[in-house]
Amino acid sequence: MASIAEYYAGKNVLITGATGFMGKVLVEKLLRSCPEVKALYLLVRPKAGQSMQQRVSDMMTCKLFDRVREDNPDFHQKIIPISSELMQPGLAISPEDVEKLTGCIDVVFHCAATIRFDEPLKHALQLNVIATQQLVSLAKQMHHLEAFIHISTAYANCNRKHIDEVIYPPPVEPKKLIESLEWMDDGIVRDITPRLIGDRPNTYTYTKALAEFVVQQEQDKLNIAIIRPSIVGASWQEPFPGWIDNFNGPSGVFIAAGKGILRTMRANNDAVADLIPVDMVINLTLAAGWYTAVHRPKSAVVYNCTTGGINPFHWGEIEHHVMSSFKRNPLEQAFRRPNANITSNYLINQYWILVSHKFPALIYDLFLRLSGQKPQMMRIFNRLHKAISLLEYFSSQDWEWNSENMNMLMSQLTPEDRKTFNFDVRQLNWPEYIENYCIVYLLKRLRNIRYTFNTLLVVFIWRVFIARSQMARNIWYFVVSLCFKFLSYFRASSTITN
Ligand SMILES: CCCCC/C=C\C/C=C\CCCCCCCC(=O)SCCNC(=O)CCNC(=O)[C@H](O)C(C)(C)COP(=O)(O)OP(=O)(O)OC[C@H]1O[C@@H](n2cnc3c(N)ncnc32)[C@H](O)[C@@H]1OP(=O)(O)O
Ligand SMILES: NC(=O)C1=CN([C@@H]2O[C@H](COP(=O)(O)OP(=O)(O)OC[C@H]3O[C@@H](n4cnc5c(N)ncnc54)[C@H](OP(=O)(O)O)[C@@H]3O)[C@@H](O)[C@H]2O)C=CC1
Repeated sequence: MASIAEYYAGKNVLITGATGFMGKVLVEKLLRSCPEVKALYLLVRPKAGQSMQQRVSDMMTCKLFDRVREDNPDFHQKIIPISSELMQPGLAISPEDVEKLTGCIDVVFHCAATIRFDEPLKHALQLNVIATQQLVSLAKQMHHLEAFIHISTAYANCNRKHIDEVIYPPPVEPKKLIESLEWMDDGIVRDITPRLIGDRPNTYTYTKALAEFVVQQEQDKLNIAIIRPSIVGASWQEPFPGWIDNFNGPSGVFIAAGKGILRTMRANNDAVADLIPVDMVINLTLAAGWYTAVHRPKSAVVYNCTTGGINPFHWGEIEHHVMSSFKRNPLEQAFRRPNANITSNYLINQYWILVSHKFPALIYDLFLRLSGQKPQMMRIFNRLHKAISLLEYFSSQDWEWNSENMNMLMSQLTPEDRKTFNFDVRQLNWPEYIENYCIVYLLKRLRNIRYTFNTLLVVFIWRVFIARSQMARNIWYFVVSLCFKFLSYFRASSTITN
């Protein structure tokens, strides 16, 4: 049987959400570990005044792609951006592109979604459900399609305590919901959203559950796998430890705690923090693509991609390791000394919010006002409280996921593939992982931004100064010639001693 890299050799792969956090890691890993892949077709939309080509070119210059660039400087030739706005009918793909895609695609990875917890229902439905439906329709027209891999979330069924690797009946028939929301204005939809989502915490988990059902309905016609990662965090090992590019989920919380802004949060010390590194999720996703295409299971296979059942780590331990990392390696320009604590008690949390968040913010803003500056701390805290109130649902309880399919998939890999596409979560050393998460990336990125900015500022000021002042020019030439003389002397003396 072909290894994973052998399988992807010569294949054309379609990816949605390639500009997102997980999509980028997927593109990078495919290019690096399956170098014979024929082409990656990325469905991308223009955004923020940038064309889709520009966005993809920018993405490929980022540090994440350093290792691929080293191995194959021409890797960009394998990347084919296709203009697509997933919120539009037909995904806004041109007829020529549809023809191209239906004629050549072998594997589809559907990563695109809105992951915001506060997304209005209509928007979340349009992107997470209707766009998925449209992509499935496109996939059904593909002549050589071997596997359709849909990225869902382990929390799609977070209204259950025990979650098996099955697709549960949807909270509502997606078609009926789509039809009814069509005629309702946004105000009415907003009013009925809490009733519709019922015991789920947000429109994100609700629409992701509906999307799974939509995908499952096509399981007779397509070879489908559904990947359900839990809380996706920074990379564990690849392409280097600690890579992350956003403040979603716990990352924003970690940085706010490191900056001394966040001092309290409602979370259960003893609840499992089901974090999973992004590189492990992507390794499993690529392995699932291979398995689906090679074995063609009769019905959709669901992979709960979680850590809690195999290598559990708890929110209390996360708090301990995050704080100890930041105490040993403090972030620059912190608001206060980092000292965050989690508690499951609502009243205690409210007390600390008042004493440790609101009161210092008030004092700081008063100081800013008195010194003629714009107050900002209260605004920052209000945003933080909004973000945290949306996350607390996930940090205050735990779930039990069955992950037999993840183990089954691992057992199907060759020893070599098990190393190259490692998703064995037993190997995770949590303290080491958290250290890299907090320090290696977050700290380095902040420092790099500051150093780059400061260096550019100094160079800029100096250039302006030199251009305008004869004295500055004289000083500059004097310093340069002194350095030159020193270097010549140093070289001469080292030649003599050798
Ligand atoms: C030290 C003690 C640590 C103990 C740890 C305890 C608990 C951990 C906490 C959380 C774990 C739960 C995570 C559950 C994840 C479930 C897994 C999933 O299935 S999927 C994906 C998860 N999706 C998300 O995480 C999206 C969540 N974000 C949002 O919905 C929105 O960003 C928002 C929070 C509603 C804010 O929206 P708003 O329009 O107000 O603004 P922006 O999005 O533009 O962001 C504004 C500002 O806030 C920063 N931000 C964003 N997210 C967070 C966050 N999680 N924590 C803190 N700050 C956050 C964002 O970067 C912006 O900052 P800036 O203005 O400086 O750019
Ligand atoms: N991050 C996490 O913790 C977890 C994520 N997941 C799932 O993983 C998948 C990827 O998540 P993640 O990478 O974190 O999400 P991101 O928000 O980082 O990326 C979302 C991607 O979807 C694209 N997209 C959004 N709207 C549109 C649109 N209208 N048209 C075209 N493309 C669009 C974005 O493109 P653009 O750059 O143009 O906005 C981006 O590439 C999602 O399905 C999510 O549900 C599951 C569990 C946890």
